[in-house]
Amino acid sequence: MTAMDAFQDHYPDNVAHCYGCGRLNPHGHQIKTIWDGDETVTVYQPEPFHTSVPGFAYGGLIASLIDCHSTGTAAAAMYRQEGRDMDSLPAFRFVTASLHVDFLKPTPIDAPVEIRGRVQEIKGRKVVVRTEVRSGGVLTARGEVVAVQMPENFGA
Ligand SMILES: CCCCCCCCCCCC(=O)SCCNC(=O)CCNC(=O)[C@H](O)C(C)(C)COP(=O)(O)OP(=O)(O)OC[C@H]1O[C@@H](n2cnc3c(N)ncnc32)[C@H](O)[C@@H]1OP(=O)(O)O
Repeated sequence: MTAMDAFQDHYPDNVAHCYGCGRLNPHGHQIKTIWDGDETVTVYQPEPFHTSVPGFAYGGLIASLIDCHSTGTAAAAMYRQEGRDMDSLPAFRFVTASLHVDFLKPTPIDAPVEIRGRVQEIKGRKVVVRTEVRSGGVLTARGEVVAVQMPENFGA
C-alpha cells in the first residue's frame, strides 16, 4: 500500500458494499480515507440531495461520514500497529459499536468537508477513534466512534 492509497480500496469484495464506504455500492458515499502522518483524512463533497435546512448538509450524512471514516481508521491502525499491508491476511474488519456526534455549527452543502481522525485507544478487538469535521477550515462537527473487530458469528 502506498501513502496515497485509500483504505477502502483494500477492503475485500465481500465487505465492500457498505453504504458509507463500500466501493462496490453504487448508491453509497464511497468515501476514500488516507493517512496524513498520525491522522487519517477523508474529503467528501456533499450533493444537493443531502440537504437538511437549505444550504446545509443533513446531520445523518455527517454522522455516516464520521462512522465510516472511523471504522476505516480503526482497520488501518490495526494493520499499521502490526506492520502489515492492508491487503494481507487475515483481514481486519471493524463494525461500529458506538457512534457519538456533536454538531457544532451547520455544515455548508456547497463545499467539500474534511474529516480528520485520530486513534485514541487500541485495546484488544476495540479501537476508539476521535474525528473532526471541517468545512472551509471551520470546525462543524466532532465525533467519537468505538469500533470493534467483527466477530466470526456477526449477525448470528
Ligand atoms: C479491512 C476490511 C474492513 C471492512 C469493513 C467494512 C464494514 C464497514 C462498517 C461500517 C460501519 C457500520 O455501519 S457497521 C454496522 C452497524 N453496527 C453494527 O451492526 C454492530 C452491531 N453490534 C454488534 O454486532 C456487537 O455489539 C459488536 C460486534 C459491535 C460488539 O460485540 P462483541 O463482539 O460481543 O464485543 P464485546 O466483546 O462485548 O466488546 C468488545 C469491546 O468493545 C466494547 N464495546 C462493545 N460495545 C460497545 C458500545 N456500544 N459502546 C462502547 N463500547 C463497546 C466492550 O466494552 C469491549 O471493550 P473492552 O472491555 O475490551 O475495553
